[in-house]
Amino acid sequence: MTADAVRVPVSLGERSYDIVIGDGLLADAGSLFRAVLPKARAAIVTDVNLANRHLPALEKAFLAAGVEASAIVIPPGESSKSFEVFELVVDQMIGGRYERGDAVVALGGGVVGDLSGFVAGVVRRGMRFVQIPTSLLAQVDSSVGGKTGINVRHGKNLVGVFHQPDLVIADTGVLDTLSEREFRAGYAEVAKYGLIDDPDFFAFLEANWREVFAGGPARGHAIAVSCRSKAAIVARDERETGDRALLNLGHTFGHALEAATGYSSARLVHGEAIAIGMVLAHDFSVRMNLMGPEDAVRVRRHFETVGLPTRLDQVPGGLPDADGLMTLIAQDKKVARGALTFILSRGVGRSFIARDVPPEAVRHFLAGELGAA
Ligand SMILES: NC(=O)c1ccc[n+]([C@@H]2O[C@H](COP(=O)([O-])OP(=O)(O)OC[C@H]3O[C@@H](n4cnc5c(N)ncnc54)[C@H](O)[C@@H]3O)[C@@H](O)[C@H]2O)c1
Ligand SMILES: O=C(O)C(=O)C[C@@H](O)[C@H](O)[C@H](O)COP(=O)(O)O
Ligand SMILES: [Zn+2]
Repeated sequence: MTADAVRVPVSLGERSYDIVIGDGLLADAGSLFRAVLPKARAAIVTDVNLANRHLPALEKAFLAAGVEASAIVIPPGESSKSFEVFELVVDQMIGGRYERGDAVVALGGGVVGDLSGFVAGVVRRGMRFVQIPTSLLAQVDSSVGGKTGINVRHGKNLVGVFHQPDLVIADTGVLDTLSEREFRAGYAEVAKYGLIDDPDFFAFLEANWREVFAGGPARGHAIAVSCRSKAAIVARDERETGDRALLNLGHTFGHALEAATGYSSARLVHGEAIAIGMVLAHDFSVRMNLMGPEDAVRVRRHFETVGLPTRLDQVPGGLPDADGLMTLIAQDKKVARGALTFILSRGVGRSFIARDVPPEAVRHFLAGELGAA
C-alpha cells in the first residue's frame, strides 16, 4: 500500500469498516480487498466512462491478488439510478451465480455506488459490498455511510436500503480524469461539512479552494477532513433517527430541483442542485430570522467564486412554479406525520435540524426566489 495512505475508521460495531484514502491505491485494490474478504469473488459494477479509463487497472490489481472478477457496465449519469438499470444489474448478478459471500464492487461515482449498493443489499438478501469511489463527490460522501438506492418520478432516492460497505478504497489519483464540472459539483458536498458544524474548515476552503481544485496536499486534506466528518456523524446515528439528517443540508430544496429536471445530468447534477439548495437554506434561515444576512452572503459568494450555481434561474430549461416544487418537497424522506423538516442555520458552521417548518413560509419564499429569477 502507498506509504502516505490514510485510514479513516467508520465505527459501527460489527458493521465497522475503513475508508482507505491515497494516491495510486487502485494498484493495491486486490490486496486491500483480500485482507477484508479473503475468499470472495468480485462483481464489479461500473459505468462506461470508468470502464474506458480505470477498469483495466482494477482488473489487473484483482488478477495479481488472485481475486476472481468480472464487470457489469451501465450507462453513465443520474438516469441509471432507475428500476430499469437496477433490474439489469440484478439479472446479471444472479445470472453470474454470484453468492451471498461474494462482493459487489462499485467502481464509479455516486450513481454507480448508490445503485450497486442497493443491488448488494437485496440480492440473495444481502451480499458483501466494496466501494471504490472515483468522483470527488463519491470519495467525500456517497461511498461512506451505507445509504443506497434509486430515484422514482416522485423524488430522489425514494427506493433503497441501508447497506454498509465492508471497505472503501479512495484513490485520489483517479480524480485527475474527472471533468471540471463534476469536480466542482463534488466540491459542494465538501463545503457542506464546513457549513454543518466546522466553520474553521469552511474558512480553510475559502482560503485554499484553488489548491483543492489543483490537486496536491490541500485536496487530500479536504477529502480526509470530509470523510472524518461524515464517519463521525454516521457512527453516532447510522439510520438517520437524529443527527445524521444534518448531512441533508441543502438537500430538501436540491432534491426537488433534481426531480423537477427529470434527473437529467445535462441540466443539473446532484452537487449543483445541493449548491443551490444550500444557498436557499441559508437565505431561508435569514428570512425566518434565524441568522443575520452576512453569513448567507458569505455562502453565496464562495459558491459563486468557485463557479457553482447559486440561483434558480441558473437551472437550464425552466422549473415548476412554487406549488409544483412544494409537491416534490412533500415527498422528502425527512417528512414526519406530514410536517416538513429542513436543515437550517444560525450562521456558517451552525446548522441545525428544524422540524415542523411551516409549508406556507417555504412556498412564499420559493415564489419570491422564482419571481426574482
Ligand atoms: N449515498 C449517499 O450517501 C450519497 C451522498 C451524496 C450523493 N449521493 C448520490 O450520488 C450521485 C452523484 O454522484 P456523482 O456526483 O459521483 O455522479 P456520477 O456517479 O454520475 O459521476 C459523475 C460523472 O463523472 C464520471 N466519472 C466518475 N469518476 C470519474 C473519473 N475518475 N474520471 C472520469 N469520469 C469520471 C461518471 O461516469 C459520471 O459521468 C447522486 O445520485 C446522489 O444522489 C449519494
Ligand atoms: O449520508 C447522508 O445521510 C446524506 O444525507 C448525504 C447526502 O449528501 C446524500 O445526497 C444522500 O443520498 C441524501 O440522502 P436522502 O436520505 O435525502 O436521500
Ligand atoms: Zn448529497
